[in-house]
Amino acid sequence: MHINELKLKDYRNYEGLTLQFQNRVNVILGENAQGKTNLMESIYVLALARSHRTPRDKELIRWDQPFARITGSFTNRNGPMEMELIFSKQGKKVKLNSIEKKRLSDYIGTCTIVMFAPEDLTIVKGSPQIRRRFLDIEMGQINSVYLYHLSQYYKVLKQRNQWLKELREKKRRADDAMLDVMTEQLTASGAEVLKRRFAFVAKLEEWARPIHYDISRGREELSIRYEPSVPVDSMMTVQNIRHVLDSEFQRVKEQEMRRGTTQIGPHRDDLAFYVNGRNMQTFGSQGQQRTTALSLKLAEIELIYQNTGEYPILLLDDVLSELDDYRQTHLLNSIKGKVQTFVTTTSVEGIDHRLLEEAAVFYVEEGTISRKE
Ligand SMILES: Nc1ncnc2c1ncn2[C@@H]1O[C@H](COP(=O)(O)OP(=O)(O)OP(=O)(O)O)[C@@H](O)[C@H]1O
Repeated sequence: MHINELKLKDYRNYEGLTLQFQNRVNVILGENAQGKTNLMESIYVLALARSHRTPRDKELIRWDQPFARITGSFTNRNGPMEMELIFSKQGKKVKLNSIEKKRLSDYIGTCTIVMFAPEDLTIVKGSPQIRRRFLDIEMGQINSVYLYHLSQYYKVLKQRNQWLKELREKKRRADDAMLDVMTEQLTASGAEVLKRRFAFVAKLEEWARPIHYDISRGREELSIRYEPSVPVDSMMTVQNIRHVLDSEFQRVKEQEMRRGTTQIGPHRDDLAFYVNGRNMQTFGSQGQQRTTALSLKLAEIELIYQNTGEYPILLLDDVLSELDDYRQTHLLNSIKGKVQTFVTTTSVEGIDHRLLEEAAVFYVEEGTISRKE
């Protein structure tokens, strides 16, 4: 999978832009605050219909403009295709080969992306919310059924929280049957979400473990565990998980009505990374956390390939200079010749010459980009 051409209209600090890329390595060079990350973000947003930096889509529209548009021409194993995304006050609209898709789950996954940025260390050391988002984004790209159940889950969760709040504020009768109906809907989609998360985490571990072992030169064994907020495990069927969720919701019903919010379920779960048996969130050194994050990203590349038969596009935003030679070499060996890669940097000095050899270099200055020969 690779992107051949990108067009931006009023996206962040780009008024209008058309760029043709090389299908191996593209280096985006420029001083600070010129638009390097904005460019990487636009490719990410085009594929995933959301930014990795902000949940507020309107920030993506160039200041004082009514809308932003991103268009990309790609080649995948089925041939050429075009993706388009428009953000405006009315919301976002997505098109595949000029045909509008009403459901995002029919759009996301067409182009798969792996991004590696400095803030990815927070997957290891940050809050559970960041790890859940990591899971949801990676799984959503390769599993549209997961994306469907997840969006159902969040839709009902929102309604249920609203209902619980109203119950707490005594705007509803406490014996109202509506809560039970919502709980039933929540456990139905929640069980589907949980079952798939368990399966994905097992695969992620299978791929990340040997990579981590290699990068740490055989010193570190990585394990990844999904930590649910209810007593379920990876061996259970969807039906069993649903039963457990049901009885747990009965158990916490009073508490939920008192607090006015949903206390358990996949939106409260976590993911934990262990190296040689120690939890990396609390006991990992910076280096170990970085190796873990890198192993996860490299594992994702392979997982996407296993699931779709195609390598994703890799976006390396400001990370190469953060990696020591050994880690850089490992990264380059894993992607060389097969993954279209975008790299941002303020100076080509920090970039391995093997990468530069096959690269097209673009220079960014105040929202304009020119190709350097
Ligand atoms: N919606 C917007 N409209 C116009 N300009 C914006 C918008 N959002 C961000 N910018 C501007 O885009 C500029 C470039 O940001 P970007 O994050 O791409 O920088 P960068 O080149 O990656 O820099 P660094 O190397 O410091 O990370 C910033 O000066 C910012 O003010």
